[in-house]
Amino acid sequence: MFFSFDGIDGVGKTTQIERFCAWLAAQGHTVVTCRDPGSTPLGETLRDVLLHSGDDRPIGRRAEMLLYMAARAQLVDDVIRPALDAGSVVVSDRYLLANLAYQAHAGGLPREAVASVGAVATDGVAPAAVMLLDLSPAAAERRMGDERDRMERSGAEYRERLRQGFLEEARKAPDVIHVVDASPPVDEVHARIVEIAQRVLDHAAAR
Ligand SMILES: Nc1ncnc2c1ncn2[C@@H]1O[C@H](COP(=O)(O)OP(=O)(O)OP(=O)(O)O)[C@@H](O)[C@H]1O
Ligand SMILES: Cc1cn([C@H]2C[C@H](O)[C@@H](COP(=O)(O)O)O2)c(=O)[nH]c1=O
Repeated sequence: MFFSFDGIDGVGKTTQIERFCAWLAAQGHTVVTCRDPGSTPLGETLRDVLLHSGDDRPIGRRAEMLLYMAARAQLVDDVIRPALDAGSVVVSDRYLLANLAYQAHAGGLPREAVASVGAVATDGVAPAAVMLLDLSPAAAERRMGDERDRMERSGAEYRERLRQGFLEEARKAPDVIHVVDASPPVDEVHARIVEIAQRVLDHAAAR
């Protein structure tokens, strides 16, 4: 079983993933967590390039998209597929949906082209459920710290396109992408995520 969490920056993914993994472990599951980009030596190097490059190392949109994809390809081969093969539950902090929202919907690359590269990068490994945490960009920004990485410095218009892009993708795949209102207190958001996950796990067990 493979779950991923996504949403605009500052929405509360890290907080919810921690709570969710503790819940899964308490249910007796072996849990493997990872972050995209990251969780492999190559992925962490690319993460650093993507998030911390300055003006002296400009990254164009296509290159940006491909670097995220390369990190994900390595993540699938080294972490996600082996964990799924071993029977673990995998929980990823972001996955392919982020590429579609950030680099296509908000960044302006053709959505279908990004999806095609995504098919190569993921080699068909896809989450059974994506928890899309949804919050207004203004509220998410209030939750963000003062230090901003390269992606977090994108402007308000970009962030609004991003949110709308995520929601559009959710409308296209409502069985997989679950929109979770991230504005209530942490416990309430967690309870909603557990409710969705329980349904997904029960459905998988019944097959
Ligand atoms: N439901 C919530 N209500 C109020 N504050 C929250 C809630 N969820 C998380 N926070 C707070 O918002 C801040 C950002 O949360 P968190 O780091 O989990 O977000 P994130 O989406 O992982 O951010 P990023 O993608 O930038 O790493 C933290 O200070 C966290 O305590
Ligand atoms: C996977 C992926 C991520 N991004 C962006 C989203 C965030 O701004 C950063 C990752 O940081 P986080 O703290 O792990 O959320 O990268 C992206 O633009 N495209 C992607 O495919």
